[in-house]
Amino acid sequence: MTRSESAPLKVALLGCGVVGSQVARQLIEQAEDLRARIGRPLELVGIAVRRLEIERPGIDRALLTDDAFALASRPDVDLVIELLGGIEPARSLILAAIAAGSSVITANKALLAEDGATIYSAAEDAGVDLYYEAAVAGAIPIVRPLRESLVGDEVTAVVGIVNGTTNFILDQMHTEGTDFSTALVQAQQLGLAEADPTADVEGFDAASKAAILASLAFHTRVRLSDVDREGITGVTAADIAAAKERGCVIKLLARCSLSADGSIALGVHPTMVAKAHPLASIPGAYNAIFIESRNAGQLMFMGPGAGGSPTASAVLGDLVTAARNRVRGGLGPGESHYSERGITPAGEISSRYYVSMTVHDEPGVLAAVATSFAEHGVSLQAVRQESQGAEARLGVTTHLAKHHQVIEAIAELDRMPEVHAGISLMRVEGA
Ligand SMILES: NC(=O)c1ccc[n+]([C@@H]2O[C@H](COP(=O)([O-])OP(=O)(O)OC[C@H]3O[C@@H](n4cnc5c(N)ncnc54)[C@H](O)[C@@H]3O)[C@@H](O)[C@H]2O)c1
Ligand SMILES: N[C@@H](CCO)C(=O)O
Ligand code: NA
Repeated sequence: MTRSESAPLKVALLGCGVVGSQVARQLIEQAEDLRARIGRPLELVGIAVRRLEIERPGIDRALLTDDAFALASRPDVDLVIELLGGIEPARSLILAAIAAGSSVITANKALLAEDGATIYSAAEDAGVDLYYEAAVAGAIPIVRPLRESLVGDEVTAVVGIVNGTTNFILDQMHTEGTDFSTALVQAQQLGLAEADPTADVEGFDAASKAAILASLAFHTRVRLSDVDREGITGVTAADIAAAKERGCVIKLLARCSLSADGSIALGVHPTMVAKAHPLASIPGAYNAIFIESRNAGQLMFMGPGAGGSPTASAVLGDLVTAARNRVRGGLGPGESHYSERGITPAGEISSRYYVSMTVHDEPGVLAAVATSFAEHGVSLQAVRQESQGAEARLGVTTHLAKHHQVIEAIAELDRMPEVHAGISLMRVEGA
């Protein structure tokens, strides 16, 4: 064996938070197996941190540096793992690493959904790898299946629960009656939430993941700003109760599919999911993703979508893959965006809806409500009414309708004297 065949591949780690610290530990603990699987040892040569003084059990202090740029730019490094999160300085550090000839592994969905094209093309020009399995649904293999395993098929839809924090919160609200804020603190304590939990609860994190999934599934550049997004901060105890009454649970669903005109319909919304639907039973911080494709049919992926150790598993998988490419020669897949599909305008996206409102309980009201939907081309699938004295709570489930049609019908209902305030709207899946 020549020296170059046995010399270690050098690894630099940027960030030592929830995920980075687990990656560092697993790199050290699994060193022998990783060496056998790659064919050469990995040597962790540095970890960029913000504060050097913090105690980090199991991590050699000598590896720590607060100069992330110097570490990322080292020409002797082979593989750089970016686990800082956020747009800057993560983007500049990744570009510096690529310019220095390193392959990059990242979990940074925010950056990829904002400016993946810049990073992809820099990697392409430099002839290095870019891997990001941990950026979508943590430990679940979903990026590689879309990028490689299903690349010979024609994906038509990707629907899933892709944010662990919000699934945990909604699950606690449903099963324990926990209020939103208490459940959020619990999610933060479990290391599930992003540094700023707004990204989770307002749906930005799920929308970034939806953009990445849609880019891969439909071979088109899709960005966060293309995704019609709504978080879970508006989900009330009354919504949870209404869902239960209808035999549903509320989940934050990311939906990417092809519209009839070939454009991509993309949305992240709290959705009433029928209990019989497989996505309804996904508990806690778990994620699950359904894929529909022309030849394979339906596939489902389920597993831990967040947390230090599970996410580190996906990072290490990418690290081994990129390291193998270095050892054996060759590169993983680059960006595929030849399809250049358009994005369906939010108002044109079709869904089924549950609309509830309080009305006067008197003759003709139900007919007037039904007429308003009909006039806007919205067909009703089911109507429930519960009398509450002189008023009634009316719950209407629609057939597939375009968003703008439902919004226009609701605007008209809002103007009707028979309908009191309190019209609420939620998308429906499978019920
Ligand atoms: N936590 C999860 O469950 C999870 C799951 C999947 C993906 N991710 C992604 O992994 C990445 C890391 O997430 P995390 O949960 O570990 O976040 P974290 O906040 O726990 O860790 C990030 C670390 O980076 C450090 N940092 C920030 N800027 C720095 C700089 N300029 N120089 C040196 N250090 C700096 C911070 O001090 C922090 O310790 C993010 O992109 C996140 O979206 C996280
Ligand atoms: N904050 C994210 C981490 C995984 O990307 C979540 O809750 O799913
Ligand atoms: Na993943």
